[in-house]
Amino acid sequence: QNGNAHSLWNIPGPRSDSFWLGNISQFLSKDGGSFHSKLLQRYGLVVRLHSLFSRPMLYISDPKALHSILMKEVEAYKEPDGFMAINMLVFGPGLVSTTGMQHRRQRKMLNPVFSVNHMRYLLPTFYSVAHKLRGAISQRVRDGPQDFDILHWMSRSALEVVGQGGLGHSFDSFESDEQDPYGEAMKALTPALRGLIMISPILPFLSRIGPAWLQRRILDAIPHHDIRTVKHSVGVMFDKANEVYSARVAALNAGDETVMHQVGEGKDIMSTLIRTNQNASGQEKLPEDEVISQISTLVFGATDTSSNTLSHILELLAIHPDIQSKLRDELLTARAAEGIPYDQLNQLPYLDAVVRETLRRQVIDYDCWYPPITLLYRVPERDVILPLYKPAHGVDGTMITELHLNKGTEIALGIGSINTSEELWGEDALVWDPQRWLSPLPKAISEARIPGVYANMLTFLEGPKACIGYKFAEVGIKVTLAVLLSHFTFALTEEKIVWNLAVISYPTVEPDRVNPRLPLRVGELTEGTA
Ligand code: HEM
Repeated sequence: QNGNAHSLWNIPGPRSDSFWLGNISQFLSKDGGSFHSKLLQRYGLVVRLHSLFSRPMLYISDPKALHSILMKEVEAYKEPDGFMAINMLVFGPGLVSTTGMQHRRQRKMLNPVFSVNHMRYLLPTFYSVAHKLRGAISQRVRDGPQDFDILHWMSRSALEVVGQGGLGHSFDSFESDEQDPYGEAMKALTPALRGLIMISPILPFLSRIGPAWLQRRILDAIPHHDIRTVKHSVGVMFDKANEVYSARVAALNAGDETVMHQVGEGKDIMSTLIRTNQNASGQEKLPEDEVISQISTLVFGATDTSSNTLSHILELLAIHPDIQSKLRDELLTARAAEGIPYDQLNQLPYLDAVVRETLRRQVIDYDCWYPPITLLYRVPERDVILPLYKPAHGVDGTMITELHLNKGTEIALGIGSINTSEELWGEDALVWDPQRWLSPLPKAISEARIPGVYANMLTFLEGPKACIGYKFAEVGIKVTLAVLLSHFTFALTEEKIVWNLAVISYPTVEPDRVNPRLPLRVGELTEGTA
């Protein structure tokens, strides 16, 4: 046995489910949340899984090891080739598809437009979209509480927020009952990417075969519904990205007067990026295709993540009416729906606690958890030594303090596990309890130095590839909650909601496990219901 096989096989983990698929179908299953949860409870922060052909794979939630992978030794690891090939195919050469110098250059150009200062600047845009949404819902519940698919409205509003704030483009006036075709294409992408992941190992080879038309022909020949859906969505996204880019460039070239009459008045992320890029010199300047690719990248990054999280918060508030009233009281007292300043909104303690707690752990029953993005991987590009914070018990009885991994070992990042580990968060780690954020967190959290750009959790990842839009997400979620809870009440319906593990976790209603939906009973807030 070589060093890698020895050290990984010495880590405890579940038996392989099948020689060909290892544990992969359990790990990626729509119900995989309970499998992930059991891994944490049974084996702790370091687990050995079986990948395809029963190769050993590491599932890691140890804070020191994750810090090493995402920060300290980040240059030694890459994202899997298949994953990057999918990103390139779907989004073009934007942030999620590039690495190294090219990625650093893009990040440098984009970081300032995601700063707190820029979020302050965008705050009125967030409020204006939330009030449009409020108007649309008000109209529909005028005659009494109604059951409707809250996810549908959250995804329309998330798209409109990133449209106006990110692209200077309005997608939706919230008048019709239907979402526009672009929003539909985006929403169809997440469940369909599951199919593409299954063929992701062949994609890097495909991208080396001949010209683009030949690659498309080969993809066309694969008779898979998900692949056709992805192709359709990519076509719609590509056309829209080019349209938005041309409109922004034309407005900027026409001068300030024209820009002031555009959606977002030129404050949006794309207009700022295009302006900065036009003024950039030499090596700093991004080629046009890299600028255009940020459009689909941003929209995809911003929509399902935020809308699924918001829907989930509303669902949890419907399950816990006492928490809903307490949060509403805070929002009404602060007049938060009326457009309060950024710092005041951000410092509302209970609002912050509810948002943090849901981003830490999205839970429906005590057996499953689904952070918005759970399935991310890394592969060492050379042999590496991975230090552990908590020594693991080897199968042979020895204590393991560091792992020796060979180049090419598959590593799954335990985002949900580190966010819900009882060793770190305490005995009630699995409980959704916003109250925990109102007193100091357990000492184990600060001692372990959990990597993560947000609130000691890995939900938005850490390091050069961490979520660039986490403040955008936070403000968007808080403004929407401030406006909606100040005007409406939310309750459960009789339908059974089930969350599905996927690239971005999504809710469905039993027995359908395909079409994302989250029904809630929404009523207008009156004195009696407040
Ligand atoms: C609750 C909401 C959100 C969650 C949980 C979330 C989570 C994440 C995670 C885990 C990553 C790393 C993905 C990877 O390594 O492949 C990521 C990357 C990214 N996110 Fe978010 N995100 C959210 C909202 C947003 C928003 C609102 C935007 C934009 C306005 C955004 C834009 C991006 C972009 C562009 C990247 C790629 C960054 C890079 O590779 O440099 N995200 N996000």
